[in-house]
Amino acid sequence: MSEDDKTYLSGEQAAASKPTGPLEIRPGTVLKGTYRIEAELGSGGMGTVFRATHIGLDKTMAVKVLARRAISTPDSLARFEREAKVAGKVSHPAMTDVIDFGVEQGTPYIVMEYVSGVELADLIERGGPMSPRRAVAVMRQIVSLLRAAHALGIVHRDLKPANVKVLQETPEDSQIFVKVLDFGVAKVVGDISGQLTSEGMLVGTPAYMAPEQITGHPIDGRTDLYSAGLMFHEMLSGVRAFKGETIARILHAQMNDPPPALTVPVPDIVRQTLQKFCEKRPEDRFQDAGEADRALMACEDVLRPPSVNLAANAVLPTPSEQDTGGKTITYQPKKTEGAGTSGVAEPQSAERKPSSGVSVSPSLVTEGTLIREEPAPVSTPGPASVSAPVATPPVPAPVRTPAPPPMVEPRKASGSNKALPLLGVAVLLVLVGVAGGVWAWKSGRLFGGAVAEPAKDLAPSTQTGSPVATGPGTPSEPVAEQGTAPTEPEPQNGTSPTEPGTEANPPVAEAEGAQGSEPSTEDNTPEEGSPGETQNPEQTPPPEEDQLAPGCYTVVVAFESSRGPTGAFGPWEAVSEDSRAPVNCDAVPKGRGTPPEGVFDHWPDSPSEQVLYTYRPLSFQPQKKGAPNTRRTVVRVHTRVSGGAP
Ligand SMILES: Nc1ncnc2c1ncn2[C@@H]1O[C@H](COP(=O)(O)OP(=O)(O)OP(=O)(O)O)[C@@H](O)[C@H]1O
Repeated sequence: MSEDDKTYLSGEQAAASKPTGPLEIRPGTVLKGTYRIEAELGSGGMGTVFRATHIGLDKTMAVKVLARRAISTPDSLARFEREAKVAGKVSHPAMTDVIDFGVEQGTPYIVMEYVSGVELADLIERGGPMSPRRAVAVMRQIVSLLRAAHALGIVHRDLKPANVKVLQETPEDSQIFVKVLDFGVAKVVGDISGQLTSEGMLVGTPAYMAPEQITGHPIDGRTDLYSAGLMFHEMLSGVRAFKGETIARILHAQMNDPPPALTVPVPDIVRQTLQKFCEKRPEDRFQDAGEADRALMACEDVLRPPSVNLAANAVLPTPSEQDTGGKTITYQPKKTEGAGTSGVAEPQSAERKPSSGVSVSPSLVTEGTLIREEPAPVSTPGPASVSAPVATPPVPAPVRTPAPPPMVEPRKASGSNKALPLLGVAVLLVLVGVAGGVWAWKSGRLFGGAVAEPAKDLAPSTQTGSPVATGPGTPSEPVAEQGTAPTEPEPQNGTSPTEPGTEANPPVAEAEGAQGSEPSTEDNTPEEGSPGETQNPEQTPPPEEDQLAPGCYTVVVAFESSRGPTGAFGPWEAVSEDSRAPVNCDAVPKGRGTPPEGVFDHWPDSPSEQVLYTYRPLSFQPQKKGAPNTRRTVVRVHTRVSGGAP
């Protein structure tokens, strides 16, 4: 890491050169009688990090010993302690846990979870640009953590690729897991109200500092979103957005220049999302991590392989949009109050993606809940052919596997061909004697068995569609293979083009036409055990118990909805939650249009837990003039827990 990558501390205190305080920390030093320092991992602008062993637990940890310049007054020491405690409360799979805090002979230190892996900075340096899908997967984890931390009032203030460790990655684009380092550390050396401390100290890393951070204006969560945006840029482009020979040049560019245009091809929505992260004025950026996460989810939907593409966060398209297939998800420009010439729009609408070449069932679009590129499996008759719940990345949710298609014909034919000569022989044998006749009868039964066999082979494994995956974005694929159902336009009166129970008509979570009638989850539940139903998400066998240990996991929601009325939903609310899975409903964001496909942090009782939410639109604006506007549709939301270890 070059020097200008280091956290920068300006002011008189920065002149202090010794990285640590009076206590000389070196391998062999034991802190608090508990932590034995093993080896230096590296040092940065704010101190030195050591690998250490918790003697009692015989567990490897990391100890960051703060530089004297970072903690220079009794007041800043107290603040350091306070912030370290708050940081210790952030529980998130992407958080590097803060375990302890101490001051030994005037030298403050923080004990953290030891994170092995490779720094994102190194990964980019070595591997160049990351695929948009992979970059979005990383961003989603970071932004999800920011959401949790900002909710506790903690701003990182020094987000950069060197502070993100990639724990594990696989060739699968979305199988990448990260942890963010230094949460709660950067903040403690600064003043709560801003970057300029009472000692006139500026904290941050120039290449990733937001303009308001540079100018000493108040900072908040949007400051972190700016830095995250520059990381996003770096992941996509392979190079740092703001470079310069001097810190002054970098800071000047941060204040005045937009990040260089991406030279790698990315979908428009990714470009627009990136731009929104990197707006110079905080009021032009995403206003909070939740909003940023929703935009990233929309990116993820576009980037998902065609087989599982969906736009779970799509805001209900207007009727005219419903008729125009084959467009990329776009943002509608929306000016923030007081915003100048942002030019960056909010994620307002989603249209169908052309590249997949798979059309979207308008009926699904009109529900404003789940836009899938795969219609319900046509081979599954009856009400149970309701749309499979498709996982919202980064973790797959249950995917209902379609019923085995009647594909045994070819083998049957082949079996018959074989049977003909054998039958001839059998006839001969019958002529020869009773014993031959008996043998021929047995052979006939054998042929029957041979025909039956392929059906077993071809039956899709509902087990392998197990919704629990090990992390972001491992969508279960099987759904896509089946979808060839006609995508007939939704009639304007909101009725289904085909009758319930027919192939192309998924079972209706219907939209009681009854005015004001209260929808219930039951109403929308396909009949269990109905013919053709291959896998109800609630019947999905639990994953192997050893796949996940109890703890904090990310809960990813996949919507399952059925045909509803055509029109626009007003605000919706979460009206119930599964009693088995107590999740704070307040945590569920409220909004208009499509219910959130959000990722909720959740502490499941068991790895195999499933959570069920029910969403109810509070109002409904029918397309057809004069139609009752009290029609409601229930959307069922299935979640599966997944994610990293606690
Ligand atoms: N919790 C941790 N587990 C494992 N390694 C860590 C941990 N925290 C920091 N490190 C490693 O220790 C080294 C020093 O980290 P530190 O944060 O002090 O410096 P930096 O990130 O290089 O610079 P700066 O903090 O000034 O930006 C880095 O290589 C970092 O990856």
